[in-house]
Amino acid sequence: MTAHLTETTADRSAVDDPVFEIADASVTYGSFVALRNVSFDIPRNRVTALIGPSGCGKSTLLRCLNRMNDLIPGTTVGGTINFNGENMYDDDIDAAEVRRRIGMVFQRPNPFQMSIYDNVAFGPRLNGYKGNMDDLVERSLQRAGLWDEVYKKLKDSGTAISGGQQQRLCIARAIAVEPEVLLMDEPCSALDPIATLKIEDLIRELAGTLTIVIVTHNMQQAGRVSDKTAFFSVEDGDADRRPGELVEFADTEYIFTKTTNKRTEDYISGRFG
Ligand SMILES: Nc1ncnc2c1ncn2[C@@H]1O[C@H](COP(=O)(O)OP(=O)(O)OP(=O)(O)O)[C@@H](O)[C@H]1O
Repeated sequence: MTAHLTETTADRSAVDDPVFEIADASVTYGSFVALRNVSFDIPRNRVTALIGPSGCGKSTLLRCLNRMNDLIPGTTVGGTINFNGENMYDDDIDAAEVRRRIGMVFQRPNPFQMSIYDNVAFGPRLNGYKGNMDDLVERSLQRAGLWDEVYKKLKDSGTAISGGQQQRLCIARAIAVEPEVLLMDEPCSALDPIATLKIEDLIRELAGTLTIVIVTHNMQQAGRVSDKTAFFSVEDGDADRRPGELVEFADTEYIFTKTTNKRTEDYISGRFG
């Protein structure tokens, strides 16, 4: 029997070297179940895209991965989320330390009201970095593809550059503390197409040394940048208080060109969402 005939959904979603193992994760905000029974693994040093219609819980899941939901009162996270094989919600895990190892970049660029240099040096200083700060700032800006554009004005404000540059500065700030994972919540939604392509190139360059999980509404973007894709939707039911669920997780190429799941197909082809 040939391999493709024996292939199962489990094979397609298998991940060799997971950095996160998500098992039966559910999230409630007060009494509202936002996400129910989500299980899949996120591969190390690859790009994983979270896609799906508005309100299906993509950002909610992303915030579970660095325990940001802890900061939202009334939020409960159930199930298990292992980070490097350890349950990151265990009592003895320090959430602040988790957030240091797992950086985040938001929808709107949010540089601090300080110089470009200080934006990048901020995290390392906070962590008591003992190495050469100038080198670290330069290296981080180089990795974020911004050095050539800002090296002559490192003392200028981080808010006095274009939106796309600000977003790359936020990426430089996030990677300056050498996180293992970078979570990105629609990082290009406030940017023009050229700035968007620069961030996409950067995502591809960073993958390989960093695990990236990106929430995006842009199907082409998910197709261009990610290795794996998780498609979420809302369960059938009444109105808009329905729990989000994982519909399918597989290689991005499979999701976009070969899926036989009708819900995934309808969403990808624009028939829904
Ligand atoms: N802090 C909160 N308190 C209460 N409900 C929330 C909170 N954050 C999100 N929700 C609800 O949880 C559900 C999932 O929201 P979430 O933002 O995770 O979805 P999403 O798929 O990222 O949506 P979008 O694509 O529009 O950003 C939605 O119904 C939303 O209204």
